[in-house]
Amino acid sequence: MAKIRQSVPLKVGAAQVDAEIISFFGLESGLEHIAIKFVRKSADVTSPIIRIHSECLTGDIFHSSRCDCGEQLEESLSLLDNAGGILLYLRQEGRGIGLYNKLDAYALQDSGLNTYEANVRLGFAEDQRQFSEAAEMLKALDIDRVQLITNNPVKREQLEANGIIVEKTIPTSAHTKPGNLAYLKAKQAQGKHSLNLNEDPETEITHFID
Ligand SMILES: Nc1nc2c(ncn2[C@@H]2O[C@H](COP(=O)(O)OP(=O)(O)OP(=O)(O)O)[C@@H](O)[C@H]2O)c(=O)[nH]1
Ligand SMILES: [Zn+2]
Repeated sequence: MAKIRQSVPLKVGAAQVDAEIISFFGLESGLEHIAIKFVRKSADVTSPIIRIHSECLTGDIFHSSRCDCGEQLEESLSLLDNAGGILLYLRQEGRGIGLYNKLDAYALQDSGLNTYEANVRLGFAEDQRQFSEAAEMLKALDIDRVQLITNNPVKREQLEANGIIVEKTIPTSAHTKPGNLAYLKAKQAQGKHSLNLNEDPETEITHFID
């Protein structure tokens, strides 16, 4: 069972909003997952908005052309800034295969494999991630009911299988750009992500709260 190890206040983002960064004891993987809690008086405390974000150094930090992770992170942060809620930042680089292996997978994708096939060619599962630790982190934060920002049905299924009620999912926009279309199409077709790839990029970041 995970427990809170440390919680310290900080201000985040361009608007320097009040938040807390939280570390945990007892995560089985030994990975240094963290939570960022956005402190908003208006936040829904019975069913907070949660983003479970898997680390992507190339996308989150460098806004790489190959994926949409950085844009999804920014979109989630702007929603959490406004409405309150919690970001769980999971250190699951490359869907759990690590950065160097992800770069090997990119090289294979440049020779024609899609993002899932490349993982398999390297000897990994299409997706190595488990989200049971995310459920553990939520329980440590006294949360058993959430509104989840995601397009990935597996995140919802795994949270529910681990005792968290997902009241609704909030999709992110489809962040297409030159270089990531094949990746997004594979996520939609093979990963069953709920992505609307015909979306007009001009309408991004406007539809995701109802
Ligand atoms: N192995 C591998 N990992 C990738 C690739 N592109 C992005 N990733 C990783 O995929 C993870 C993000 O997964 P996604 O499938 O984009 O999205 P998701 O987190 O499942 O779903 P959402 O909640 O909708 O964002 C991050 O850990 C990225 O580092 C790739 O081509 N190969
Ligand atoms: Zn990425």
